[in-house]
Amino acid sequence: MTTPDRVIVPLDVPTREQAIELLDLLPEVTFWKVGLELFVSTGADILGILNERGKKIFLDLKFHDIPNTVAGACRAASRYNVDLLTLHATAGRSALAAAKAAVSIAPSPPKLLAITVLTSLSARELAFDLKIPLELPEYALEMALLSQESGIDGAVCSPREVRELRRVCGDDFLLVCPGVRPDWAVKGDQSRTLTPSEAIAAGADYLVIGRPITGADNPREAWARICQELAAV
Ligand SMILES: O=c1ccn([C@@H]2O[C@H](COP(=O)(O)O)[C@@H](O)[C@H]2O)c(=O)[nH]1
Repeated sequence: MTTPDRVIVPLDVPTREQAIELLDLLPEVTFWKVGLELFVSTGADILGILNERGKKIFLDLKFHDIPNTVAGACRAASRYNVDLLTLHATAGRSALAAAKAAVSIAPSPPKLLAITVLTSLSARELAFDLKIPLELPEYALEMALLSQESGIDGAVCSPREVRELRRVCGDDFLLVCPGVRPDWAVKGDQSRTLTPSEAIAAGADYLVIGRPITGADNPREAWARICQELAAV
């Protein structure tokens, strides 16, 4: 896999037309993410379009519910021929195991990724608003380990925690990092960020990079700058 293939670009737009515009503008992108905004706005249509174009698909719907409901949603999602699918680690051990069992019967099951701690959250919010008594890096690791023990294939984590998760969870556990910002891009609502080259060097398998590319004045130029940065890693 070449390094640009390790960058997943989110289609965080509200319409099918805007999504197709991005696909046409960035034909070099091999891996696209469909998240809540596009899926809730337009339904599963876009997944068929991505499949027809031979793209890899990360369906990032972040399921978080009781085990029976999570299992049903994962079973349904696994019929769309997607490569990656998310749920929250905080749904708990039974829900994680039920999700794994549900997708396992699909002809080509997606890999399941558990969200550890959203990359928008700061240590302060985790402690004071969410009342989590562990330090943020320790909590992210605990969520990854719980997911791994429950049979989940990998985790979504901030690039700031990826080195430790890689060390403890091993090379077979897939680690996907949003919260990636080139040094020329604004952070926006992301709290725990590193640059693309730092995130890869720290052990991420895949990076999710959205607005620095899709929100740029010239998305093609932004994509090329990121590929250039990663070529030097
Ligand atoms: O912890 C998480 C989990 C998922 N995301 C998603 O990744 C992209 C990031 O987009 P940017 O524009 O690069 O910020 C977005 O679709 C999120 O829903 C995340 O950011 N953090």
